[in-house]
Amino acid sequence: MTDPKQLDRDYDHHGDRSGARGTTRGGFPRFVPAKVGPEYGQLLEALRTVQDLAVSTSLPAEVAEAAAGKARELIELLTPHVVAEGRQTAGRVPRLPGRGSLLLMPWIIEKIDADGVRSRGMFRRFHLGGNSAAHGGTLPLLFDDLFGLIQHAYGRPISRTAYLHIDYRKVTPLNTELIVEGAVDRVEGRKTFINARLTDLDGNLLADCEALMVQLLPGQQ
Ligand SMILES: CCCCCCCC(=O)SCCNC(=O)CCNC(=O)[C@H](O)C(C)(C)COP(=O)(O)OP(=O)(O)OC[C@H]1O[C@@H](n2cnc3c(N)ncnc32)[C@H](O)[C@@H]1OP(=O)(O)O
Repeated sequence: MTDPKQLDRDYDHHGDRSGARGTTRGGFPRFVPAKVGPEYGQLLEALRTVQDLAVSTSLPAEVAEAAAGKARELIELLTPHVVAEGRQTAGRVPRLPGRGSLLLMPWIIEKIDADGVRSRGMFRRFHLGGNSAAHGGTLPLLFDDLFGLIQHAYGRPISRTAYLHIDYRKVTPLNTELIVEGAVDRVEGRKTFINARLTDLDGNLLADCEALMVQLLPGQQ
């Protein structure tokens, strides 16, 4: 990917904040791909399965108690390794589902260039809304993250989503391979308009989305 600083001369100044001690020079963290072995992907998949189970089980008290103990052990193991934003592994492994971030949908990027971005994956039990369908609130996350990638691959400077409009056309199923694909529609000054579609493998349209991303001014966070 292009160095974001080449696309945006104010890159180092979008995090500047005025505080009691004056202005803090921040800037967006620069995301460099993280080098990890297969064990990180295995950990992530295990954690995703735990998430699926956490929302799909009815536990007897002794199982809940044992699980809480194991969860506390895991917290103890991981806590000493917390790092600053931009240095964590999550979100910096493009080949992994959700780029290695549990927050993001466990989807894999298939294509990313100035013409657009396509990604493929499934909503899982963790994403259940009701009656076997994905929760409506999970779709904006899928689209919004895609839009961040689209505008970056298109060569736009650091921007944030000003609005995101989704039309839910058909119920989005769980555990079914789906495709999301989008591209820049047009650029007007600081404004980038982006469109995307979520379809199943037969091409049935499940949802489409239009968003406006606005280029940040120096000092805007
Ligand atoms: C690594 C980089 C981050 C990746 C981001 C990933 C995507 C994200 O999820 S970002 C998180 C969610 N978004 C946010 O938190 C954004 C919060 N909002 C903001 O910060 C501001 O409202 C921001 C920056 C979008 C725009 O504010 P500001 O710079 O004051 O814009 P402003 O000057 O009013 O408007 C600029 C233009 O955009 C238009 N505009 C702004 N907001 C909207 C809106 N909601 N609807 C329609 N038009 C809008 C204005 O009308 C104006 O148009 P024109 O130039 O034609 O007159």
